[in-house]
Amino acid sequence: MKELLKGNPELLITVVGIGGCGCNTVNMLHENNLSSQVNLVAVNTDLAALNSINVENKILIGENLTNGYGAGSDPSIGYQAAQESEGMLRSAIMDSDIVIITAGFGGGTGTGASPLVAKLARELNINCLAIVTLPFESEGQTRMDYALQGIDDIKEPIHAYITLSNDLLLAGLGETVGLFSAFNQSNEVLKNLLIALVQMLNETGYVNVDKNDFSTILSFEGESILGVGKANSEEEAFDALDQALNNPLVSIANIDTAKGIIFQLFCKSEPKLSTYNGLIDRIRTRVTNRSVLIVPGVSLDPNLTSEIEILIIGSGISSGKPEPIKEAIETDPCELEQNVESTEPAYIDDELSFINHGETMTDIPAITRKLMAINRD
Ligand SMILES: Nc1nc2c(ncn2[C@@H]2O[C@H](COP(=O)(O)OP(=O)(O)OP(=O)(O)O)[C@@H](O)[C@H]2O)c(=O)[nH]1
Repeated sequence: MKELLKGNPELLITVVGIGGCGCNTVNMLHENNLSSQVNLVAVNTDLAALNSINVENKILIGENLTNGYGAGSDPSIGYQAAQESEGMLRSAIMDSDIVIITAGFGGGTGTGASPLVAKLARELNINCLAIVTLPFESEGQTRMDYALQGIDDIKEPIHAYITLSNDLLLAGLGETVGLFSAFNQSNEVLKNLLIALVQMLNETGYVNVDKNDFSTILSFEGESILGVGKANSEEEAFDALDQALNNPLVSIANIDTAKGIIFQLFCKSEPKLSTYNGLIDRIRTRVTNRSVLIVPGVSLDPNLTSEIEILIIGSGISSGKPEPIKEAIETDPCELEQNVESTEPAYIDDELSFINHGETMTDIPAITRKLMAINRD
């Protein structure tokens, strides 16, 4: 597979879209010709939805369980469907250097199956990032609860996760926007983020952000954010940075408390040193955590549609109160690795020790454990 893909031949990025929203997103990436640079995989329990998209690698999960009719908004069905098709999912990601999971959380398939795909990536020792959307408030509390539980479940195995809020998007677009156009906007943002990310990892820049930098930044525990900004002249580069830092789709997370930041500058022509330094200074001023590790990168691309594009990835963000300002310390990259290994569940509920067929409690996302408990009662 690696040698079939253009770009950096050493790096295979697999983007796995799971459920209806995830499959729409990878389909958009396919339509933007990203299939030549990354491995796109569409995963769903819904055969008709899979048939309607053009991505080459499609995996129907849980065929015996759902007969191809979807997970019925039940994340425990999504999880069991993924378990049934674990072998196919593992094969789809196993040669990858980086796996990016994308899904709309709140339904059955994306919410239930994503944590299992993340767990497979971790077992295979592959860097894994999840970019998921939270449902509209109007979709009801149950869907939001499922989505939040799904985020809790994916936190355990994943290296980093990014949540995009459909509601914040709506606030940005105004009350009168149509539902499909709001979804399309959200998909557009997702697509732009993924394209910028793939570009950064695939292209060798003058100041290069490579897979190891990416792993280091992803190893900081906590929420992550991803933002992109564009400008038509170098003078407006700071506006592009502000756009990237204030991405309206990023939910609760705020870059102020980030422990690690990747800052990638894409330029049509050589930027001034003062612009480059000024942008990094502005990021440092914005972040309250003085020990933040900033990994900068610059690449020239004469084919850019704008003069300047900026990609920001912030990780290790605490979603609660901002952390107190710390004094600057030298960061030892070896210490960062230690964070990656903590996969212990937050709790193990003795009450659910009836689970058998060789599964450990950590194999089962909390949402499933909860539903099993409810069904049992
Ligand atoms: N931004 C965006 N969000 C979407 C889109 N489609 C669905 N969503 C959101 O994602 C959530 C989950 O929807 P789906 O992805 O269709 O659900 P699923 O994971 O396939 O689950 P089941 O249909 O129950 O099998 C919804 O509650 C919506 O909030 C989309 O195209 N764009």
